[in-house]
Amino acid sequence: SSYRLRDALHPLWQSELTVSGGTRQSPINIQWRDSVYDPHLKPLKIHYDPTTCLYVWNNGYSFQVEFDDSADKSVIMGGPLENHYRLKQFHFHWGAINEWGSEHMVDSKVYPAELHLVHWNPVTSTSFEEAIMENNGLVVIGVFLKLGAHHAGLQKLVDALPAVRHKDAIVEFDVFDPCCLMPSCPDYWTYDGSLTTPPLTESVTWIIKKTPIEVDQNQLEEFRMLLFTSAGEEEKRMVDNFRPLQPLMNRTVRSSFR
Ligand SMILES: NS(=O)(=O)c1ccc(NC(=O)NCCCCO)cc1
Ligand SMILES: [Zn+2]
Repeated sequence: SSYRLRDALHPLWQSELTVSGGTRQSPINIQWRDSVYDPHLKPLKIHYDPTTCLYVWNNGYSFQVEFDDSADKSVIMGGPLENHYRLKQFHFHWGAINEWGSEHMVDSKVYPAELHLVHWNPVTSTSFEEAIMENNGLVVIGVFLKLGAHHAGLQKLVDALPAVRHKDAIVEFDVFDPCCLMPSCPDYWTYDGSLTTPPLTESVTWIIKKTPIEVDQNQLEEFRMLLFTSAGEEEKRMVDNFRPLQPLMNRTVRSSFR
């Protein structure tokens, strides 16, 4: 379908093995007026243990903060979920300039960046790697970033970025509470989708927060100083690491709010 051609031509995914005939690919443009309020959606419950934070690393697509997921210490439940899910990692997508960068859009509005908190289902899978291949094996919470006030909680992470400038660089990051990156507003949209980078598997229940968090210009510019490339290679700035929009096809986006 059209997304395979579009992705195939896109620099970040030109070599991707597309999920052939995908019917629930991500990201999508969330049309607010087409979303359906679902009164059965519960409030999302988030319990993150800051001491489960392990390290920050540059994986060549984004920078990623990894968590100890060997027990039910940092978990989410409620919302559209039937059971609890363990936090495995969080990462971001952003643009070269503030005019674009997020993966999802709301009524075609694009944000300068988007945070993804990636969780897996320990009830139906024995590992994250297995959950990636399971239907509804994963839950990713998406939070939009908009240009505004300095974000003190994010700054601790931004200060570590120079140490992971190159692909495969890693730095210890022993205590961090991702709750500080969550907007206080409980409202969200939810829909069934996929990973937005290879293997693009259709295993994700997406929960997209309605309200963005604010970060300042310097913090966004620090993201843009990261590199896709390893030490010693010709430098390529890590920017525009977002996937193009994918067709909604036969899906409904539900909202937790009227
Ligand atoms: N952008 S996204 O949809 O949130 C996303 C999250 C995880 C992944 N893939 C991932 O974590 N793969 C890890 C491969 C197994 C090694 O642990 C790809 C995209
Ligand atoms: Zn992501």
